[in-house]
Formats: sequence, C-alpha cells, structure tokens
Amino acid sequence: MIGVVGAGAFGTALAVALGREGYKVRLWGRDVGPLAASRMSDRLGGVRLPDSVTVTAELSAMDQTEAVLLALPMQAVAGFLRGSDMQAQTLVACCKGVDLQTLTGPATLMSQARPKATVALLTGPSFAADIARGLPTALTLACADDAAGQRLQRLLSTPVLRLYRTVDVTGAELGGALKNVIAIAAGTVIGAGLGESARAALMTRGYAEMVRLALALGARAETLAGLSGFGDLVLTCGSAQSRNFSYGHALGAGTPFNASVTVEGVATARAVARLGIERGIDLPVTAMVAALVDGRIDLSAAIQSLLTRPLKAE
Ligand SMILES: NC(=O)C1=CN([C@@H]2O[C@H](COP(=O)(O)OP(=O)(O)OC[C@H]3O[C@@H](n4cnc5c(N)ncnc54)[C@H](O)[C@@H]3O)[C@@H](O)[C@H]2O)C=CC1
Ligand SMILES: O=C(CO)COP(=O)(O)O
Repeated sequence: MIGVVGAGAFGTALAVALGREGYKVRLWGRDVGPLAASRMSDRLGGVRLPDSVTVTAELSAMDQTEAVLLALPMQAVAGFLRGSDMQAQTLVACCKGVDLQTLTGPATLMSQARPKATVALLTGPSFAADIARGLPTALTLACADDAAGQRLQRLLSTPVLRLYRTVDVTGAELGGALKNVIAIAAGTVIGAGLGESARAALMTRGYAEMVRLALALGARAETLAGLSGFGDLVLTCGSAQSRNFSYGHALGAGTPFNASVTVEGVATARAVARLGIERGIDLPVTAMVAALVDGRIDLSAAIQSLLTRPLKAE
C-alpha cells in the first residue's frame, strides 16, 4: 500500500501511474469530495482513477502504508507537517522549491520535522499530465540512505516511470527548485519577444547559477547535470505546458495570469535570492526574477540589468 498526500495535479498523477500498475494506493486531499465521487481528475484532463486508488479525506489512511509521497506546494509543507500527526516511516517529498521560512528544500524540511522517518525526494522532468497518460518519464529518486533509496527505487518504478537513484539530496532539491526560477525568466524573455537565442543564453547562464549555488551548499555538480537539474531545466524552460514558464510569459507579455495556479518559482526566487545574499553567492538571474515578481523593478530595467553586467570569462 502506497500513500499519496496532496490530490492536486502531481499527487493524482502519481496515484494514477502507480494504481495502473496494480499497486494499492490511498490518495489523501483536503477537498476530495468531487474527485472521490467522479473518479475523474479535471486537473489532468479527465483522466480516470484506476480501481486500486482509494480517495480519502482521512489522514489516518496513511498509517500502515509502505511509503507516503507528499505532493503539496512547497510553501504548504512546513504547515502541513506541523499541523498533522501523520507519522509515516518513509516519506517521499514530491515538491520543488525552497521554504521561505527556513530556506531549505522539501526533503530537508521533512527530515527536520520527522527525524525518525526515512526521507527521500522524487524530482525531475515530468509533467503531471504526461505521467497520468502513461507516457514514458524518467525521474531522480534522491535518498541519503542508499539502501532505503534502492528499496524506494524498486517500489516506485514502473515500466514507463523510470527512477534513477542518487544520495545527493541537496543537489536534487536545488535542481528542482532553481529550474522553476530560471523558467520564469525564460518565459519572460519569450513573452517580451526577445527571441529564442536570448532564451538559450539565459538558460545557460541560469544553469551556471544553479551549479554555483549547489556547489556552495555541498551538492555534486553531476547531480545538477542530471534529470533533476539540467533535464528539468530543459523541460520547464522549453514548454508552454509549464506553469512557471507560462507565468513568466505573461509577465513578459504584460498579460493577466490566473493567481490560483501553483507557480513554485515565485516564492522560491524570493527564498533563493535571500540565500544568495546570506552566503555571498552571485545569483543575478534569481535576483532579477525575485525583484520582478515583487514589482521592485519593471521589465525593461530587469532586461537592462542582465545585459549590462560586466563582461567576464564564461
Ligand atoms: N504538476 C506537475 O506537472 C508537477 C508538479 N510537481 C510539484 O508538485 C508539487 C505540487 O504541485 P501540483 O500538484 O502540480 O499543484 P496543484 O496546484 O495541482 O495541487 C496542489 C494541491 O495541494 C493542495 N494543498 C495546498 N495547500 C495545502 C495544505 N496546506 N494542506 C493540504 N493540501 C494543500 C491543494 O488543495 C491542491 O490539491 C509542486 O511542488 C510542484 O512543483 C512536480 C512535478 C510535476
Ligand atoms: O516540475 C514540472 C516539470 O518537471 C512542472 O513544471 P511547472 O510547475 O512549471 O508546471
């Protein structure tokens, strides 16, 4: 039995993917009445829940599961862990971002809140809709305890959901968090009509920034070059299906954006910009995105600030 906390797009997609393989899955959410009744997810374009997925509003349903996958928006994780007495022995963070209060990633936050639990992170290039449709996807499963990581890799891999393993939790956390910030910038560039060449330049310099911060925080460069970093950067910066890219596009084009949509890169840009200042690390793209989303600079000033940086070696 596998538990999934969070019946939004990603939690539901994971439940569908695992349920389709015959796993018994319990999917918990706050307002799951309509989903439980219709067994169809609107967020995933009408995908039907397999019979092996039970939808529940009772957190006690997570007891006695082999692992609980936590697919909540990043800024909701700390409050959820504080406010619930869920005591799963194995927790897998499925969120991407940096917590604004503690400036840590989701797995680190969970390890601190549940020190006795085995904690892992599932991240990498994957749109929930693709996973729910059964399209092939490859993800990173990060767990500091390699034996537990191997167990989870076997448990959660399916023929179309391939999990690669790492013990570098910090690197995997940062890749997934930072690519959303760069995707907002990439969307802004395209929305403002600056062209594909400018996007490629921004992605490359953004990647350099991701690696710089990750190395300073003790991560391995090869983790950032993998699915959880480079892989997800390419997906998210290159697709209008991405909410972070679309949000940036609206900023660049000056068009409205639905405020109820989960856009992880907004809060994460603020958190990472603070982290950069605290650690004395130069993060120009992140600082620009944080200033832009908070209205501290306008679009033309943001573009100017990137174009007028001192010329230097690559
Ligand atoms: N949608 C996607 O394609 C992917 C999403 N992710 C990550 O998964 C995480 C969740 O994103 P989505 O499922 O897409 O978002 P979503 O907006 O579709 O769903 C979020 C769900 O969390 C619930 N929620 C929000 N605050 C809560 C709280 N305090 N307590 C309990 N439930 C709460 C909402 O009711 C909603 O059902 C994010 O960190 C995202 O980056 C990762 C890979 C792919
Ligand atoms: O994380 C994702 C793809 O890997 C989903 O990206 P968005 O949150 O930007 O839609």
